[in-house]
Amino acid sequence: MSGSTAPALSGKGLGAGYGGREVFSQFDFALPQGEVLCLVGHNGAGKSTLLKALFGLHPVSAGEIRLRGQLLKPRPEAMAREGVAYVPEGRGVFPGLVVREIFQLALWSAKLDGAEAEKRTEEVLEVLPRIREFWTRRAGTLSGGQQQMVSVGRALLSRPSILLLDEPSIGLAPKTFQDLMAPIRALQQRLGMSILLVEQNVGEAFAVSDRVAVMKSGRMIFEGVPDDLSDHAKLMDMF
Ligand SMILES: Nc1ncnc2c1ncn2[C@@H]1O[C@H](COP(=O)(O)OP(=O)(O)OP(=O)(O)O)[C@@H](O)[C@H]1O
Repeated sequence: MSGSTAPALSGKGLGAGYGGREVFSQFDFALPQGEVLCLVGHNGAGKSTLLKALFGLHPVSAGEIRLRGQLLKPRPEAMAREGVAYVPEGRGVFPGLVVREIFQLALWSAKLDGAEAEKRTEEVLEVLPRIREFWTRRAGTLSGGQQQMVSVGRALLSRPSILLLDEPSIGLAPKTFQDLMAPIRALQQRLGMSILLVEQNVGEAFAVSDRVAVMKSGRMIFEGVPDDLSDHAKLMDMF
């Protein structure tokens, strides 16, 4: 598959696991170009493993992964160069660094400096302006929501075309999660970014998603649009 109809990121016949125990096998998956796909599923369904496998942080034992239709063996540095950013579960920011330094470090590792680095920083601060309020604070002293904002902001510095977000709502009040996701959704719609959003917090997550997929015990048991699952009981049955 190639050209504009190809999914942003896809996998076919994927297998992955830990120490000989399979988490999923023969797993097919596609993140459509320019959409937000929310992947939900019970604890241990394999969502984080899938995200790590797609970014090259966890090996696949079988199957193929394609980026914009091109077959590849994902590796984190190569994926980052190709415009894919991954925000892991948990806050993942260095607690001893001030927010400004966290951004500087990310810019440095992306080999961005001078005027370009300043431009990128300004762009992100326009999307997530609240980061300015704690720009000179140590990350370890920030609230969970503030740290999550820094973590996502850092990922946006590379102007990713594909964003992999692993449970950004963890530890956040619904309103804080909405405050984080609303500007990301606006940016995604403006730039045509493709986002794979792994979430348990279905209410708020569905509100910012174009599509929904439900994963259960390593299998995709449902794919559709959020309205298909507006009936909460139906979703709970699937879980
Ligand atoms: N590092 C690891 N070593 C061994 N087993 C692991 C490891 N990480 C995950 N697992 C196991 O793999 C399975 C899938 O885990 P994964 O984290 O992908 O699920 P998940 O759907 O993201 O769950 P959650 O919603 O709780 O984050 C689980 O049974 C988990 O215990």
